[in-house]
Amino acid sequence: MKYISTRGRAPALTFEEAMLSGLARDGGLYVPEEVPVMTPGDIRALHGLSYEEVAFRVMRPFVGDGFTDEVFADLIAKSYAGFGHGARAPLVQLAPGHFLLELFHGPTLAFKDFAMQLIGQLFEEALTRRGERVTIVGATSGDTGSAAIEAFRGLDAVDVFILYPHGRVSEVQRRQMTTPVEENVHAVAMDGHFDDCQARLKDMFNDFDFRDGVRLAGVNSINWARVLAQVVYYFSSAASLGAPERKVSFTVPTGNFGDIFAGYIAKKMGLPIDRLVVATNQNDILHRCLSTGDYRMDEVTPSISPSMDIQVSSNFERALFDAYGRDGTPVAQLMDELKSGGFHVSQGALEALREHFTSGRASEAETMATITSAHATMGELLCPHSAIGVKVAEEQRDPGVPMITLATAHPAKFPDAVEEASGLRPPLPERMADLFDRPERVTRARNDLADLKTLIQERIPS
Ligand SMILES: Cc1ncc(COP(=O)(O)O)c(C=O)c1O
Ligand SMILES: N[C@@H](CCOP(=O)(O)O)C(=O)O
Repeated sequence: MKYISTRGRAPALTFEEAMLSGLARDGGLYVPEEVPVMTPGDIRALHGLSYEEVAFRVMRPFVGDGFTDEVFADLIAKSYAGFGHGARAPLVQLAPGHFLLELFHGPTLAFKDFAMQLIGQLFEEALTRRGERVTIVGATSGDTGSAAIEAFRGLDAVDVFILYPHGRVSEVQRRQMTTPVEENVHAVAMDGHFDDCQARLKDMFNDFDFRDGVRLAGVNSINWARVLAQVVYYFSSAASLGAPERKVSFTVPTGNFGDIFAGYIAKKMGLPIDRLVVATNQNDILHRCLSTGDYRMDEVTPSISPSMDIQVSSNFERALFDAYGRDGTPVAQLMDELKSGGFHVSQGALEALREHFTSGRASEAETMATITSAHATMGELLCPHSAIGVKVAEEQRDPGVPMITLATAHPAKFPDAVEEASGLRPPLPERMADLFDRPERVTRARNDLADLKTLIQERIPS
């Protein structure tokens, strides 16, 4: 299995090479050259298996020879052993035909743990075997950062730098990033918003002297391995509702388009998915684009769902690559146009996208109202991101097809909004009950590439 760049001008890599590289050297994102298919029989055979067994069967064909079956199964087992729920990703019924997939039982209470815990294991195994060390730099609007820190803290072969937008993450998210004591962890509070953090990260990847000098690696969803690990819960949840005999739809609270793109890959692999619904907050560039074809940047407006306050939605590039017939040339052209504010998707490509994706948005008031009503009528305490999903799903679901909404974070990560809407302040789980008593360690930085590069170079072993 080889991986190719969405811009068509970087060498094809193996799974392990693509995982350790992050962004392709032409600025594109790696995607599999071909997506392996699971037959209806393969999907039926998932019924009754543990999450770990489903994960092995779904991901194995993508991974190649770098990891033996035995090692890969062992790494999967270690990745999910620390989750706070036996099912790992339990499915809860909200209403007839509407289900919530709870993806927040991992160590940092967000869906990112599903991929990040596995990536931590895969990196450690690969780097130890190769005798290499890397510098991971991540950009976060709150959840990726804490999940990456949790997965890589204390590892000898890795330094992990997380750039987050100063003042724009929740206090729980910030403390999850600033309280770990391990010396290989570096939380950096940057001026600007998430898109600035992500842009500086991409600048670092495109500066080959720096990239090669520090042996830069990335664990945002620009890294294919992140997307792959997120494909698994689409299969586990759909199989538990009767796939392949029964179709299902998914609604996904969306920002960087990584999670919903994983659903699209599941569909390409043969999972009978009817619709993939992109649910956005007021920063609704994806909803506007899928409605009109125009991907046009706007000011980022801070919201009560800060993890989705995003305008440059990285993984949309992967969807565009398929929509343009897997031709890197138009994709590279659109990404160039984006630097000056936006681009227009051709009619053919828009139709190709709409074959799989629909979209909706929730305002701040609608999000709050959904938290209130889900708690009052269904007994489910939702985080604001998950509430956006539930609201859009309720508007768009077709009574004949079960809808699964992804609950992407635990309500305790966003206690202020949840308390205001429901009257209940969700407590943190016991193991992090002292989070607010732990000392914080953080570096403030300007939104300046040279400053950030210097900071990183000074901190890593020479
Ligand atoms: C809680 C939460 N929900 C939803 C999203 C959006 O997911 P994606 O960026 O994969 O679209 C994020 C951030 O990625 C998040 O942290
Ligand atoms: N919402 C994310 C933004 C980064 O997304 P990623 O999936 O590309 O890592 C976050 O919480 O940081």
